[in-house]
Amino acid sequence: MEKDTSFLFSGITFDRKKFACEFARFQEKKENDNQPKLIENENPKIEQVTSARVDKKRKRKAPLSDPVEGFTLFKCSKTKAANEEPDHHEDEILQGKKEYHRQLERDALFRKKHNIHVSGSNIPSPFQNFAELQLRYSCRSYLLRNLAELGFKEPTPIQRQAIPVLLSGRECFACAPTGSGKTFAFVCPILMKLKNASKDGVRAVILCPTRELAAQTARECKKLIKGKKFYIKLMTKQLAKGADFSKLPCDILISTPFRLQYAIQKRKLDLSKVEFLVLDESDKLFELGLVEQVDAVVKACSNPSILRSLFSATLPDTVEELARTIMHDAVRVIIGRKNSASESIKQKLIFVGSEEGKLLALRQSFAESLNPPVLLFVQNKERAKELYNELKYDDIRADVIHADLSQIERENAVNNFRSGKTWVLIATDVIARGMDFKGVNCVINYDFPDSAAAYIHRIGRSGRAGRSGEAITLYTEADVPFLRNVANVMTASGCEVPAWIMSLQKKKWKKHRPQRESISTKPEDEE
Ligand SMILES: Nc1ncnc2c1ncn2[C@@H]1O[C@H](COP(=O)(O)OP(=O)(O)OP(=O)(O)O)[C@@H](O)[C@H]1O
Repeated sequence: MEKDTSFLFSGITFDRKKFACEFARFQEKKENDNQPKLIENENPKIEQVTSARVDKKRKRKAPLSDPVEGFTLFKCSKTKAANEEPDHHEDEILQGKKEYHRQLERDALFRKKHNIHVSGSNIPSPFQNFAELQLRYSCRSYLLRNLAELGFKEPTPIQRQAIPVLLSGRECFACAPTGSGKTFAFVCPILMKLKNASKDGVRAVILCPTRELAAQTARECKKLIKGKKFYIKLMTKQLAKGADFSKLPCDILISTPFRLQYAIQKRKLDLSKVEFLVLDESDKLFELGLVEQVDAVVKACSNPSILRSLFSATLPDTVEELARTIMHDAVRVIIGRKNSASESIKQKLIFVGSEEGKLLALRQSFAESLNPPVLLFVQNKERAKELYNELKYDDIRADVIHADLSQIERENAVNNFRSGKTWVLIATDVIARGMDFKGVNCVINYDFPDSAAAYIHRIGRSGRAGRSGEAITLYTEADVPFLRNVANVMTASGCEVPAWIMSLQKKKWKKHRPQRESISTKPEDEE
């Protein structure tokens, strides 16, 4: 993609003139502020203006008067009364300075405890529990009630940090392990900021790389708004082809880039009022083939005060660099080690010699212990069909999902697997990212994944939300040169790997997609 022709690469500037009145209002508020100190500013525009202003101030001379989110002493402190003693004022400054540093220390300790790594300026304090969301940010009771109903007792580390970042009007790029609650980390601030339903056009867009993930995200959003009116729409084929968006109330629109780009072009969907844009599985969205469509969406979301955020379990440096060019004063939040697998998954490598050996090993493993639900990943849709034909007559309730199936067939495959009707689901990478199947006990990489990122996402379908899981990766002679890349991910998440594998040369990994023999146990003349 050409740097200078793409909107994604263009710099974003803040329109100070446009928000001058909000800024003035904020200054007034600051002086008359009698609010409890923990309650945060609700308006992202105001927050942005103040942080821009504060940056300037800091350069001049007064570092300690910077408002630090989570610590609002200076933000709320009154201006000095004319008859006040100068000594008293100096005492106040000293006290404030001490408290400021104490708060920074508390934040640092808390982040260390939860493995939260941040970079950026004026980073908001992480929050400790959901009650604090109400205290600090006036979170509405419907949301807290729904969280309790969903069984969310404690925020996860990514939620503790990313939610305050977004609520304070800062852009964010976040990398946290699979199954660690990233969806709620971006949906919660959107719901809190939107406050109420509106018929004034689309206000938030969530982009997901696959239809299945978009549908799942829409379903999760709906669970979170139970008891509260909001218009949440999933961009379906019908909607993209036939809807009159000017008459369709929509607060949050969830879509794949392809369908959204189509609707923008053909249905003249207006995204100029969008206040929040989330790129979920952002590294996938930045891959060739999708990035052009994402670019069109980013361009259509032309509101200058839009907040963009990027979330994924894998965040390559190239994507980070690209993200920096489109984001404004973003905060970077990394949980644990960047690009690592969830530590609750027991990972194993099994050598099967050749392609023939895979089916034998699989059948043997199922005969010894089949602990459903099991997800089986293969390299492409042809192999998915072949493996399904092999396993469908075995007594293991297998099903298959790949891109050649109709939308309804894909939905049925997912639903049957979710409900337990299917025990073993054979899949291509189409469901490797983001899909949240509760309690997948084992992921089997029947075919070796084509990248370390694909490995992390595939095995991340198990071991979610703190549960334990298992991942088995079968490999043949053809995969040996690529073993080290997966082995590195395994050791980084605490799994043991034989020393000979760790001594292999690290391959500069493009996509490892070898030509594989077809999957069949039938003699050739029978086929
Ligand atoms: N605070 C919480 N407490 C308990 N469960 C939670 C919490 N937050 C999210 N969950 C649950 O954890 C599961 C995984 O969450 P989610 O799908 O958002 O993970 P993710 O980080 O987006 O994973 P992936 O990288 O695979 O997309 C979901 O079932 C979700 O309901």
